[in-house]
Amino acid sequence: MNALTAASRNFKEAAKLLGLDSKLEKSLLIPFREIKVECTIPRDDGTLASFVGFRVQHDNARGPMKGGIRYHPKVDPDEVNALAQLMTWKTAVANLPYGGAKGGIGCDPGELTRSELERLTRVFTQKIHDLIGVHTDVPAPDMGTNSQTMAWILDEYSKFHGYSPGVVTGKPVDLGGSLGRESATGRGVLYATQALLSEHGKTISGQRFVIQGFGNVGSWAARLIEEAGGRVVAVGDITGAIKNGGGLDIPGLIEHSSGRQGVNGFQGGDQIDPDELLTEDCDVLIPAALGGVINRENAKDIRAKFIVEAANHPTDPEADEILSKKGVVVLPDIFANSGGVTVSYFEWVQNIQGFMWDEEKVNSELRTHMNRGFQDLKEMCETHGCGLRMGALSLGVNRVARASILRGWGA
Ligand SMILES: NC(=O)C1=CN([C@@H]2O[C@H](COP(=O)(O)OP(=O)(O)OC[C@H]3O[C@@H](n4cnc5c(N)ncnc54)[C@H](O)[C@@H]3O)[C@@H](O)[C@H]2O)C=CC1
Ligand SMILES: O=C(O)CCC(=O)C(=O)O
Repeated sequence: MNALTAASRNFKEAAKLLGLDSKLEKSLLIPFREIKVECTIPRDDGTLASFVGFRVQHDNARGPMKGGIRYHPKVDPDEVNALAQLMTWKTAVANLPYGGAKGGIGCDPGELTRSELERLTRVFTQKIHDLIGVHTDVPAPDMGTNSQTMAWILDEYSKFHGYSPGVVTGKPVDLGGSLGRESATGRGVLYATQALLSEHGKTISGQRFVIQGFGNVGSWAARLIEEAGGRVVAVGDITGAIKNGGGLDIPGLIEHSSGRQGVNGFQGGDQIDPDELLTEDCDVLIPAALGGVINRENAKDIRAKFIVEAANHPTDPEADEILSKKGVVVLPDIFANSGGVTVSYFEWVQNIQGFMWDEEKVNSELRTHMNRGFQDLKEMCETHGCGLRMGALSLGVNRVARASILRGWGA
C-alpha cells in the first residue's frame, strides 16, 4: 500500500475515534506547504547530474516544523508527504513543542562521491534556505544522511542568514550537536522496548531479537539491546542477512559492517535469505530500514510476539489487521522511534540556550520522556479501548487538534 494512503487511512481512523470535526480533520490532513526543487550538480568527471529534492512542511500548530532529510532512490512526493504527516503526530506524542516536516532527495548516496554529496546538499539548501529556519522548520538526518550532511546544510544556510546552529539538529558535536544524538533513536528504541516488555512481565534479558537495517538506528539498537542482556539472533541490511541462534557478536558485526558497508560476509553466523529475515523465529522483531516491509504478503508468517517499529511506517494497515488477529503486539513508529527527535529537541534547546548538556543528562532526560510517552499512550488506549497504533495516533492527533483550535484555526 502506498505510504500516503496508509498514513491517511490510519489518521482518519484516529480522527473518527476522537470524534474530530470534519473540517478540522480535512485541514489537519492537508500539508502546510510542499516544496519540490530541481538540484543540478557537476559530477566529479565534469558531466551534469540532476536530482529532485522535496521538503513537505506538514503542520506547525504546536511549533516549528521538524523532521529528517532522506537520501534514497525511492524518495517520492507521496512518501515524503506521509513521513511529514507522521512527524506531526510523532512530535505531539512525545509532547515536544514542534510540528512536523520531512524532506528528501531522490538519489543513491552510495553512488555519489563525498564531494558530489556535498555539492548536492549545498544546492538543495540554496533552494530551500528561505523556507527553513530555527523557528520555522528544523531538518535533521534520516536514511542516507548523517551529521556531515547537517554540517553542510548549516554552513550553506549560514551564508544567507548568519551562523545559526539551531537550524539543523543531528550536527557534529564540534558544531553544536548534542552528545547522545547519534545513538538517540536506537536508545529510544531500547527504552520503548523495555517499557513494553515490562508491561508484559518481561525484561530485555533473555529475549531473542531480529533487526532489519543496520545503519544508524539498527546498529545502535542492536548494540544497546545486547548490552542490556538481549540476544540479537539475526540482522539484515541492503547487502544481505546473517543469523546466529546463540546471539550475534554485535561489536564484531559493527566493525565488519562499517569496513565493508554492510553485514554481508560476516563470519560469526550463517548467511540467510534477506526475504526470510522478517519471518525468522524470535521474540521481538525490530524493522529499522524501509517503510512498508510488513504487509499482507508476509504478515501471516511473522513469528515474533512483539514488533517494535524503529523504521517509519514499516507496517501497512492490512498487515496491522492480520497481526492483531494473530495476537502480535506492535509498538508503533510514532512512539517507538521518537527518541531521535526527542534528543534533536534537546540539541535545539542547547543551541538556543548556548549551553551544553553532558551525555548522562541527555540519556536520562530521554528515558524520562520515553517512559512518560508510554504512560500517555497506555492511558489513551484505555480511554478509547484501542490498540497501541490507534492509541499513539489519537494521542498525537488530539494534541495537534487542541493546539489548532486554541490558535483559532479549527472548529
Ligand atoms: N536516523 C534517525 O534519527 C531516525 C531514523 N528513523 C527511521 O529509521 C530507519 C533507518 O534510518 P537510519 O538508520 O537513520 O538510516 P541509515 O541510512 O543509517 O541506515 C539504513 C539501513 O537500512 C538498510 N536498508 C536499506 N534498504 C534496505 C532493504 N531494501 N532491505 C534491508 N535493509 C535495507 C541499509 O543497508 C542500512 O543498514 C528509517 O525508516 C528512518 O526513517 C526514525 C527516526 C529517527
Ligand atoms: O530528529 C529529527 O528532527 C527527526 C528525525 C526523523 O526524521 C524521524 O523521527 O523520523
